[in-house]
Amino acid sequence: MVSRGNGSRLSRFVHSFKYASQGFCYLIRNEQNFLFHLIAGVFVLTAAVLLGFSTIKLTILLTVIGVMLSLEAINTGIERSIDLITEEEHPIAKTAKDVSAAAVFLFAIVSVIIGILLFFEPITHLIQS
Ligand SMILES: Nc1ncnc2c1ncn2[C@@H]1O[C@H](COP(=O)(O)OP(=O)(O)OP(=O)(O)O)[C@@H](O)[C@H]1O
Repeated sequence: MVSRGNGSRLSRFVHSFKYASQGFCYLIRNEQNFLFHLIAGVFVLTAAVLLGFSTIKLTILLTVIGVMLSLEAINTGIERSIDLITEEEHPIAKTAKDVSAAAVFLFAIVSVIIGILLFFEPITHLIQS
């Protein structure tokens, strides 16, 4: 069992930061989808900076990337929790995993639409110039 550190507020804050970092490392090492979205996010953000996006457009982009990665992380947490509860095939386990995956899928579609809206004009402008 891992010690959860029940000292001062500062020590609890440091511990929660440490556990969150461990979760982040787990996602990078074990979840291909998370790694893909992280790399895609860095790529898209770099492209946006190079295209001279305004602060408001960069803020929208950062929010979309942050929410996408957070949803991936929550989805993995739900999947692992269900695996802990049952290793058997169960219709409710299936529904829980499918619905959790649907949340990621829905936001992925929204992200692509927002991406098109943000990048369409600067890219057509770049092609025409
Ligand atoms: N215990 C279960 N009972 C019934 N169906 C399940 C169960 N576990 C998984 N499934 C079905 O298999 C699908 C894939 O589940 P799985 O746990 O392999 O997730 P995944 O999407 O492959 O993600 P990861 O690769 O991160 O594990 C689920 O969406 C669900 O439909």
